Amino acid sequence: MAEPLVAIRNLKLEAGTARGRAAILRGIDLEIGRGRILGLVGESGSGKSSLAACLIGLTPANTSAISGEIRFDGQNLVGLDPTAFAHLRGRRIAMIFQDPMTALNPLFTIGTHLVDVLRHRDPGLTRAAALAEATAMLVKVGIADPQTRIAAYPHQLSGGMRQRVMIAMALLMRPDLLLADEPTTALDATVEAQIVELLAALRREVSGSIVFISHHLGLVAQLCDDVAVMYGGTVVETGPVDAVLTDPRHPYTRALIACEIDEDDAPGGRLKSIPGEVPDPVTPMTGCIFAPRCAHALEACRAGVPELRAAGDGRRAACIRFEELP
Ligand SMILES: Nc1ncnc2c1ncn2[C@@H]1O[C@H](COP(=O)(O)OP(=O)(O)OP(=O)(O)O)[C@@H](O)[C@H]1O
Repeated sequence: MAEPLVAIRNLKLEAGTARGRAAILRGIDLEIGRGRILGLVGESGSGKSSLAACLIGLTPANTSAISGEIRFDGQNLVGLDPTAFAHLRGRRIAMIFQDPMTALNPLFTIGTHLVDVLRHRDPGLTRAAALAEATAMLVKVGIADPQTRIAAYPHQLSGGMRQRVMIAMALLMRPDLLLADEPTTALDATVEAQIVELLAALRREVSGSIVFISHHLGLVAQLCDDVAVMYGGTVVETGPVDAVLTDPRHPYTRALIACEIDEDDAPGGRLKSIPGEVPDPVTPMTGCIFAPRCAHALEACRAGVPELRAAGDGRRAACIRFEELP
């Protein structure tokens, strides 16, 4: 297999909190293939955004202890000095956030945002050439009347349109790695579907890899090639999206899929949730982190932390019992 764009090995991230040291990422092992879209799924608090923060070098100030390895095209990002990371950011690694307003400056027009990105990428570009490229990109992301929109300020656009602008900015950067952290969560269902369709249609515009973070397994199935299921700061199952979502091996993946099927059956109804609590990052992990909520857990599951093991069809699952499960 070709060398992955990103290879993450035993990545750990800790934070100092009032209740003691919190283990936010507890030893992540994961690969992001070149030109592939990886979906990151898991309940709230499983560590998806923290993993993205490590990939783009924007971990919060209290999360000092980071260890392990993130090989990005051969270069280890763990311990990389902030100037070198800033150079990668916006050139080779870009991010689309959940709320575009946090990333757009209310004082600048859409045109200024897009031209800034282009000049960052290509300092020799004239303003006229940059504006022409920016306008063409607005058309590609489905913004009607781009000449007017380019002169507009962020608050003059709808939420869906602002997210399209964010996607345009990310595409203009031509990053090798694009991180999209729940880019559709703040939008209503119709606009969400349109944005996911847009991302799927724009695949060929992105030669690099994409990490798509979502709570919604249906969207991941629609858009992604691969998926990594996160739980309590670990990856419990990963592999090609079809294999993992149609025949999951890890009991947590199965529980997550069962919840989503229930949600689809009862729109607007009460959501089924997995019984038990999400693990507390301050509590040390002994054994499998899902064992306290797992219907299949045995004493052996609590004795040691299970590693990700090959589970057929390109999947890997961190469960000592997956072969025995029905
Ligand atoms: N800077 C921090 N200090 C202390 N705890 C943190 C910090 N950042 C994250 N956490 C904790 O780490 C865990 C993982 O958080 P993270 O935001 O990465 O999860 P997530 O899967 O992205 O959740 P969501 O889907 O809600 O965005 C949570 O328990 C969170 O409270």
